[in-house]
Amino acid sequence: MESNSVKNDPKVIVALDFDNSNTAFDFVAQLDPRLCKLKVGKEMFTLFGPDFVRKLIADGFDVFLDLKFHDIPNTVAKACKAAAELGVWMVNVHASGGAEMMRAAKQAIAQSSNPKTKLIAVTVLTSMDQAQLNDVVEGITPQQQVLKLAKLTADCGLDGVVCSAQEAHLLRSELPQEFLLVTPGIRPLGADKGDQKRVMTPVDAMDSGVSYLVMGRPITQAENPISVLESVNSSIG
Ligand SMILES: O=c1ccn([C@@H]2O[C@H](COP(=O)(O)O)[C@@H](O)[C@H]2O)c(=O)[nH]1
Repeated sequence: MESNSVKNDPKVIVALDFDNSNTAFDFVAQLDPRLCKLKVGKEMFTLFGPDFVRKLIADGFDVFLDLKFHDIPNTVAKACKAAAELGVWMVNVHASGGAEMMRAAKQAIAQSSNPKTKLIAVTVLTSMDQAQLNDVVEGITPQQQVLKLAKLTADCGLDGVVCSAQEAHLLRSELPQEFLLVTPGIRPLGADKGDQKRVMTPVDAMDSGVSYLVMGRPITQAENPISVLESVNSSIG
């Protein structure tokens, strides 16, 4: 397989949130690693485990293992090392787990057999609006909380954050250019928002400076997923 540095770097990460591995493999068989990366989250990993991820990697896809680790530093570090050694392109933790946890995770990946694995941290879930954030932490807007956690993440030396595209413009002005902004909550015009609150269209998100667009249901539940993916790719150039 070509290394990351020479192959193209598709900007859409398709979230594989299926409850059946055959459905997922039928879906993936229509895709091409030059068109998109793939994201495996809690549902599919719990149902189908590391072998499912290995198969996607063997098929040539960059895989983002979206398990959002949030635990004590020792536990998260070991989980991140295991994820890196599975061969994934990217893995994540919750920034609210704190600096000690994030540094331990980074060090564990650096000492793993796959030290190039990217490590990013979730800031504020894109399903949360101001009202939901108020239930967790008072007196701060989603933007302020995202910025605070993104700065902490950058200070810990991680590669980037998961945030909404609505915060991308602000983060780009405050953080190094190479810091990755990975953004779920992407909805083409007219698409159903579902449980997402802080949403943006693919074109507006790229214009705001995001690095990667995470898209699940607008692609996976579409009548013709490939045409949606191709139209997103062509709209973002
Ligand atoms: O803040 C976050 C973090 C992760 N996600 C994940 O992204 C996808 C989004 O799927 P859609 O179907 O496009 O809504 C999903 O797997 C989430 O677990 C997120 O949405 N927000």
